[in-house]
Amino acid sequence: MATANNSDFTEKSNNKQAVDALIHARWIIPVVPERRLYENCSLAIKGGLIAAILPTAEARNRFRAREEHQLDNQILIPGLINTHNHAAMSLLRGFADDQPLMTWLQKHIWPAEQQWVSPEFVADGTRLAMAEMLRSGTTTFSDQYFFPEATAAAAREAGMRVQIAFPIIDFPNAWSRNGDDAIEKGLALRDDYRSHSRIGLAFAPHAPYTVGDETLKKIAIYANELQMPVQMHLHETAGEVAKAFADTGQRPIQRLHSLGLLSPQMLCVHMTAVDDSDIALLQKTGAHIAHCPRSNLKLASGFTPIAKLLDAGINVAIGTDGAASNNGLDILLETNTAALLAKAISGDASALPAHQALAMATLNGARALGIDDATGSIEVGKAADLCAIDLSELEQQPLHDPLSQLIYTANGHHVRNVWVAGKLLLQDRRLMTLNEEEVRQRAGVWRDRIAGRTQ
Ligand SMILES: CSC[C@H]1O[C@@H](n2cnc3c(O)ncnc32)[C@H](O)[C@@H]1O
Ligand SMILES: [Zn+2]
Repeated sequence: MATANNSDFTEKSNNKQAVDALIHARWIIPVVPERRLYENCSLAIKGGLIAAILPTAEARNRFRAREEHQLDNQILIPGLINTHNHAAMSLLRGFADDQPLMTWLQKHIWPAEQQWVSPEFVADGTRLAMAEMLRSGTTTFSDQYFFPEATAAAAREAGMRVQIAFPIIDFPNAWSRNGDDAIEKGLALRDDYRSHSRIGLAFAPHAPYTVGDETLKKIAIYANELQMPVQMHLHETAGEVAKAFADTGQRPIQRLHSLGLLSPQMLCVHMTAVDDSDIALLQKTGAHIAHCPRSNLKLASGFTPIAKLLDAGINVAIGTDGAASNNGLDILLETNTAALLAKAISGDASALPAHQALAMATLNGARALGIDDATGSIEVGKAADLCAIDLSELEQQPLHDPLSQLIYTANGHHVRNVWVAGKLLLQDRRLMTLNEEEVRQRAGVWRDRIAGRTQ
């Protein structure tokens, strides 16, 4: 990227309007309005927000900027949104592969978490995850993990936008004694970040099989009173649904509805085992879905019927789940997988076309997290959360359609520049707020500790 720092910025040489930055891009996909592709256009950024979108020649005439960025052969899109992650679990990437969900959790992951998870683990793991996310174009992530105060502090330092979905489990764990204790700690953390523009808080009751009715009812009341989002692993496997039905006579989503939890504030994570009654409930209540196709595929959890859900008007967004089950955090790759899977499952090649897939990774994600007034599309007045992707690689030629190349040939390795709230966090693939060497070194320290080589 050619970048200029304009030294004559302070001079009132002409009547040009002062902005903080101008970004000139070969292509821009704003996501809203539908299917629009701008060529040779520019964004003017001021105070972290998008101040104008206009043809480059006009932008150069109208504005003077402290910095100018020239994105040749790059496509500028809204920053990608990962609606479901356990960032610190990046330190457990490759720790337990090739297992089904419950064996993976009960025999491998939960015992390891009991032994190793601490604020230090979460800080180091979250930095590793953020380095990977920024290098693959993610600007916002929702995170559900122990010691959420460590996650929030790491994200604040790195400059990312984050929804801290603080974990609520009814039994003692590394972070909380029980559900009430977790709610109390989570709400105190919300107070700490009340005025922070990039950090929001959400309730994260872990799953129907780890949280009881009394705790869920309390969460529903608080969420409604405080207008806070809620997210929960739900219908991740057919086995989960069958067991719940045998135990309670209700499908888990019906149980959540009867406890008052389903609303447009609710994000249902996974939803692979879905029948028509579940779809009707989602439709009626406006609850959202976080689709995590690569984690579902790797754990052999099942298939979310995306085309059917989208046809029913349900908002479906993209998540990676943690890198211990995925095993990466690349939202472009996840979106490509979602698009291919939607076609395969529905038997319809026109299902989830490229533009709809991109919307799932951006605007739908912002809606699912309740932050679409601030981010998720390139619109005047929204935050300058942006991702620029190189489309000049040999495997991307010839370039008939930039949108097609983006969804069907690009992945995170092609991401070159990333801004959050107007701040450049990745420049020509170099991390600006995280120390790559240090992140790598800390990952090695944890590998040695977990392998039993050091304490
Ligand atoms: C309470 S912190 C989050 C908790 O969730 C566990 N986890 C990670 N991936 C999954 C998944 O796909 N389904 C259910 N639970 C999952 C993680 O290990 C933590 O214990
Ligand atoms: Zn998860």
